[in-house]
Amino acid sequence: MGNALPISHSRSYQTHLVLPPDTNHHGSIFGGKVLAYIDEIAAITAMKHSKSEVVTASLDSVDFISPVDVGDILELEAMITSTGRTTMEVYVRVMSRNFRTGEVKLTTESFVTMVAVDQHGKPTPVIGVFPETDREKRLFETGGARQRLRKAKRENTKERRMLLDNNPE
Ligand SMILES: CC(=O)SCCNC(=O)CCNC(=O)[C@H](O)C(C)(C)COP(=O)(O)OP(=O)(O)OC[C@H]1O[C@@H](n2cnc3c(N)ncnc32)[C@H](O)[C@@H]1OP(=O)(O)O
Repeated sequence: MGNALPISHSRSYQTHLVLPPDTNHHGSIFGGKVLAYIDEIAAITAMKHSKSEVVTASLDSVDFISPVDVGDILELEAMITSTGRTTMEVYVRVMSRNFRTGEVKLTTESFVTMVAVDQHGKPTPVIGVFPETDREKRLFETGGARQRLRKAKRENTKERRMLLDNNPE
């Protein structure tokens, strides 16, 4: 659809201070809170790129690599790394920063699939993206393989659902 936009056009950043209500009894952030931030920044990035409403279709598996403690600073970065007809794959990276020591750690990263929708909630075509930096190029070039994996997983899920629906207990 039309001319592509550079990935940098919609790249987004968010910074959050981790407060006590965001944390569990160990004093580290709830995984669900991090997921909510990921979903929000992915949606903002996709809206900026597509200039339309978007919905979340899926999140690839998320591993929480290191805990984030109360008082830490959470830094998120998001960019569109590839597009389909109506989908945008958004790469989100979450880092945590200890402001006292200056230590910065990778917390998690995820690929979120956002779908552009029209006023009736129907998927609508999106413009493509093109990479400029080496990092963007690596993410862009590997987008097709991730798309294929997602498709295979969806087929597998469909088959499992049919199997379960046809064999009720
Ligand atoms: C339930 C919730 O509240 S979750 C949070 C908010 N999210 C939502 O509300 C979304 C709910 N889901 C939906 O509205 C629909 O399932 C949609 C819009 C995501 C997809 O609608 P469908 O009728 O399946 O549309 P369609 O089959 O045309 O697929 C549209 C695109 O989404 C892609 N897609 C559909 N499901 C998924 C999925 N689970 N993961 C990744 N991509 C998907 C398709 O491959 C297609 O991509 P393309 O256009 O780039 O080739």
